[in-house]
Amino acid sequence: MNDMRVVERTVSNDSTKMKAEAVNVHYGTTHALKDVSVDIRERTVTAFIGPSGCGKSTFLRCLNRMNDTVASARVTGKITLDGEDIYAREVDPVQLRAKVGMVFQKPNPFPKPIYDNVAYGPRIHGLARGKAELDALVEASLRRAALWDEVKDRLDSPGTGLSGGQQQRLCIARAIATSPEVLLMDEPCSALDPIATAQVEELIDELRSEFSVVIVTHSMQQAARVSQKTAFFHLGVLVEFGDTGEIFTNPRDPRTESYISGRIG
Ligand SMILES: Nc1ncnc2c1ncn2[C@@H]1O[C@H](COP(=O)(O)OP(=O)(O)OP(=O)(O)O)[C@@H](O)[C@H]1O
Repeated sequence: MNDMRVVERTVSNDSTKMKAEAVNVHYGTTHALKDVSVDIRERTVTAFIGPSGCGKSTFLRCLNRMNDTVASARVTGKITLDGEDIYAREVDPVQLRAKVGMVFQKPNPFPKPIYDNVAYGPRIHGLARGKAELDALVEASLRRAALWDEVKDRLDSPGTGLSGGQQQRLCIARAIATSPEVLLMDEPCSALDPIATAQVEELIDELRSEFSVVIVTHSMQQAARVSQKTAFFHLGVLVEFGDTGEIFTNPRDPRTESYISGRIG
């Protein structure tokens, strides 16, 4: 039984979910991201690490076209999701973001009841027929975000009244309620205390059985704990990409070695 699971996991991890080829981003005259090519695999946690300003968040935002909302940003190159070009003219960015969800650094629940925070996406995308189906979807999403037991008796209370860690798990529930295929997380624990961080990290590991997760983190310990693949960025360049264990124990590039040993950053 266990052997079969291992085989199944290996196969799924080998398939590419998103592929970026020669991606460049300019903000006005600033060349923030230079020729980045990388494969994001199915059911794998990929960590983006690197010193401040190296382009991690910029690249993360390319993966669900969040940079479309930045007037000065110009993105070139190609990014595909299951082989489909996400920048193709016919792709609706709102639909794309339902498939490639995002969780931000600072928990940002809507100033609405907990229930409505989670029901928001399914409502706008018409994912539930009727109240009973929506109730079930809200419950399932809160359960998957490991928050249901803490909020089930106060679904009508505002999401903004929860603790920071609970708010972040609510934002994760909101993101997974539209059944995304990829979940992007931009330093999701940086505003959380160690206990809440541990809960979110545990959750990330569970989400990996269903989604590809891409996480930007400043914490190398966190990257080592939660990810299977790591990409190291420096000055807008993807310096090294590989198995997390290899990157941390046997980096090929001296810049990666300097960063993980604390000499740059
Ligand atoms: N909206 C923007 N307008 C102009 N320049 C920007 C914008 N966003 C990012 N940049 C610039 O692009 C470069 C990459 O920034 P980005 O935020 O992607 O780096 P990062 O690695 O995520 O940094 P941090 O770890 O500090 O969040 C930086 O030089 C930054 O100043």
